[in-house]
Amino acid sequence: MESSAGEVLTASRYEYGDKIARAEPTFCLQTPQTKASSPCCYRCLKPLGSLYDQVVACKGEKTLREVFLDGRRDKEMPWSPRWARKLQPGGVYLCPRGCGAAFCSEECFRRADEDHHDVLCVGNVTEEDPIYKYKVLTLEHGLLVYELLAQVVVHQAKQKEPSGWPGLGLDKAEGLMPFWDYVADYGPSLAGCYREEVLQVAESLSGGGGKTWRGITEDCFGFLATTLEEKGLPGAARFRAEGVDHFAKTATWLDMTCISVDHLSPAGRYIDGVLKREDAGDIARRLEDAPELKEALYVFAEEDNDVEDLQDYNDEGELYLPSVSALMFWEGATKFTHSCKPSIALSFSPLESKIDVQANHLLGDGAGMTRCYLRDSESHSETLDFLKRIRMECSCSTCRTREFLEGFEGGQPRQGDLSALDALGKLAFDEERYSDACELYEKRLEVSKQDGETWHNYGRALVNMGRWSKGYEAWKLGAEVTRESGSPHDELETLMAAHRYFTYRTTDAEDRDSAGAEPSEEDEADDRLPRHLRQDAFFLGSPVMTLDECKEIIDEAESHAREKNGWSTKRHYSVPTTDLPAHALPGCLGILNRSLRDHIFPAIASKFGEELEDLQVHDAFVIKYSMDGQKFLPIHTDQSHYSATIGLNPTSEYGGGGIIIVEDGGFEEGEGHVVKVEEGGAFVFRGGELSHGGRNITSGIRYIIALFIFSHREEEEDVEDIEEEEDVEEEEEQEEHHRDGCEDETCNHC
Ligand SMILES: O=C(O)CCC(=O)C(=O)O
Ligand SMILES: [Fe+2]
Repeated sequence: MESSAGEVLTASRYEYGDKIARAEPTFCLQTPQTKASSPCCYRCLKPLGSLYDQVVACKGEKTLREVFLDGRRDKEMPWSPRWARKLQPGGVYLCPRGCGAAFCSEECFRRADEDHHDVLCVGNVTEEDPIYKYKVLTLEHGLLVYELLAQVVVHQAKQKEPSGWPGLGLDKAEGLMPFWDYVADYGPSLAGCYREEVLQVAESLSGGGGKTWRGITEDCFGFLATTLEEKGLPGAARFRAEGVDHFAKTATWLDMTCISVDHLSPAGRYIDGVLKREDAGDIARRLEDAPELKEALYVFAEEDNDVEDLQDYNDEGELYLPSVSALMFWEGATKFTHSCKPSIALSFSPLESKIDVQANHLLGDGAGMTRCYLRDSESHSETLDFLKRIRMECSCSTCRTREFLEGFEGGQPRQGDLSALDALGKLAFDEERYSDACELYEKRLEVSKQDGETWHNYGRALVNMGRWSKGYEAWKLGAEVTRESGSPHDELETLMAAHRYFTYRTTDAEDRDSAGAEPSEEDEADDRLPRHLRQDAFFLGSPVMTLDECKEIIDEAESHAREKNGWSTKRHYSVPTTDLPAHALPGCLGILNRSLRDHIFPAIASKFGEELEDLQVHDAFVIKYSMDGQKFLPIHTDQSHYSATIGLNPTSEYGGGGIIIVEDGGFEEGEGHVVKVEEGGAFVFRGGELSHGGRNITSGIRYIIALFIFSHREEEEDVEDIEEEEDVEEEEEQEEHHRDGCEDETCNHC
C-alpha cells in the first residue's frame, strides 16, 4: 500500500503484527475531557511540549498558556526514557485568534486553517454566531462525531467541484440509517471514547425531554449550513440541498469508520514507568528538588500515599493515569472490505502522528485486507442485516465456514468437498479461528482417516486453543494410523519422537524429594526482573546444568550439524529458529532430562502452583545465534504454557543478544526488558502469554536451549471455564427470552 488513501488493498505475505503501511490521519478530534490534562496538537494529535510540560499539565491546574509559556520547558526529568526524546520541547503554537486551540507547529496550524479551522474557529466570533452555537450544542451532548463531521463538511464545502466527501464512500453512507436511528439501534457499538455521553443523551431524550435526536441534528445542520453560506464557501448550496438526512447518514458512516484512540499520555506513561521501576523510591527522592513532578506523581492517588502504595495501586490497575482519547478519521480506513474477522488492525502511533496498518493474523500472498466496521460483536444475523443496509458484501470467512458446514446437514463430505475443507481449514487456522479449524478438520477426517497432514493440523489447532492433551492425542492417533497405512508423516513422527525421548516425567516421590530445587525465597523477589514481570517469569536460583555439561551439548550439536545436514531452520512454523531438536542429540537429551526432573520442573511447580505430573515438554531444541546465521528472533508468543531458556555459553562470548520481553502498548518499538542467562542458568516465563523475542546479537555466538512446556492442569481448567461461560451465556439468553414475553407455545425455554 503506498498512498495515504490506502488504495492498494491486497497484501503480500505478512505475519501477525507486521506493519503493512503507515498513513497520516486526515482529521483528529481530542475529547474535551482529556484536552486539559494531556495536551495534544489540535490537528495531528502529537503530544505538545516536552515531557516536563506534559507532566506539569497533567495536574490540570494550569492553563495551556501557563504551562507552555512559563519558560522552564527543558527542565530535566529525574528519569529519562528513550521515547521522551521524540517529544518536541518548545513546539507549541497557539491559535492567534485566541480560540485556545494549540498546535505542534505553525505549519500544522496553517494546514488546519486551510482544511477547516478558519471556518470552525470560535476565537473571533460572538455567542450569536451559528458556529459558536454548533460547538456549544455538540459539546453539551458529547457529540464528538458531529464535531469531527463539521471538519469534513467544511473541508468539502471549500472545494469548487462536488468531488464527493474525501474518501467517505458516499454510496455506502446513503444506504445507512441516520445517526438518530443508529444511536437507538446500535448504541453499544458507538466509538468507545464518547459512547457514555451519547448514550446518556439517548436515554434522557427517550424519557420525553423537550428535544429529540432529530431536533438536535436539525439544529446542528442548520447552524453549519448557515455558516457555510455566510462564509460564501463554494459548496454551501450543495450542502443545504443534500439535506439533514444526508448529514445524519454521513455521521453514521463517520462513526463506523473513524478510529477510536485511547492511550496513556506521555505523563501517564512516565508515571507508570516510574512506578514500575525498581528505583521508584530513588526517583521519588530526587523529585524533592522538583516539586511539580512530585505532585504529579501523587496527583492521581486519592490519599497522600508513599511510593510503595502507589506502586501497588498501579500494579493492580487502580491508579488513574492521564490519558488521551480522541476520534480520528483516515480516508483509507473507509475503503477496506468488511470482515467480522478482519485481517488488519489500525492503530495510532502518537509520537509520530501516524496510523499503522498491521496484520491481525497471517496474511498469505494476495490475501485481501479487511476491516471490521462493527465495534462490538453483534449476533451473526444482526451483522448480516446491518451489512445489507449498508450494501456491503460479507467477506467474513466465519460465515463461509458456517454455511459450508451446515451444507452437510449431518451427512459425510464427498471426495469433491475435500479441497474446499482444506482451504477453509487453512484459512480458519491462519485467521486463528481454531475451533472452526477443528470442526473442518474433524469433518475431513471422517472420510480421510489416513491423511497425516490433516491430523497434524488438527493437533496444531487444538494446541493453539490451549487444549494440549487433546492435541497431543490427535498427533498420536494420526501417527499411528499413518504408520499403519504404510505412509508415516514426517512431522507427526518428529512430534512423537520428542515425547518418547522426554522420559523425566516421574511421579516417583523419592525422586521428587531428592530434587530439592524449588526456588528459594530470594528467587521470589528476584531483583533482576522488573516488578511487573515477577508474576510471570523467574530465574532459577541455582545452575540447572554444569559448565561441562553445557560445553558437551554445544560440542555435540556442532558435530551433529557438521556430520548430518547442518542446523535446521524449518522446525518452527511462524518464527523459524536455527536449531537442532534435543531428541536428535542423545547426550543433550540425557542432561536435559535430568535437569528437568531435578531443577526445572520442581521450580515451575513451586512458582506457578503446578503438579509435577501435569507438566510435559512439548519441544526442546538447541538454538544457535551467530553473525553469519540467525542473529535474532522476531517478537512472538510461543506454543506453550511455560517456556524456558537455558544459557549454554557465557554471555561474555557475544555482544547484544538475550531475550527481550516487550511491554504491550509501548511508545517505541523494541521497548522492553532484556534478560540474559549465564551458561548453566535458566530463565522460565509464561511463553504463551508474554510477547518476547531473541534480541539481535552484535558479535560472537549465543547458544541456548529453548524449552516449550505444557501443563495438563491448565487445559482442564480452561475447558471447564469455557463450558461454564457457555452455561452462563445460555442462562442469560433464557432470562432475556422470558423477559421479552415469549408467545411461542412450542418454545423449549418456557
Ligand atoms: O533467544 C531466546 O532466548 C528466546 C528463544 C525463543 O523465544 C523461542 O525459541 O521461542
Ligand atoms: Fe519464544
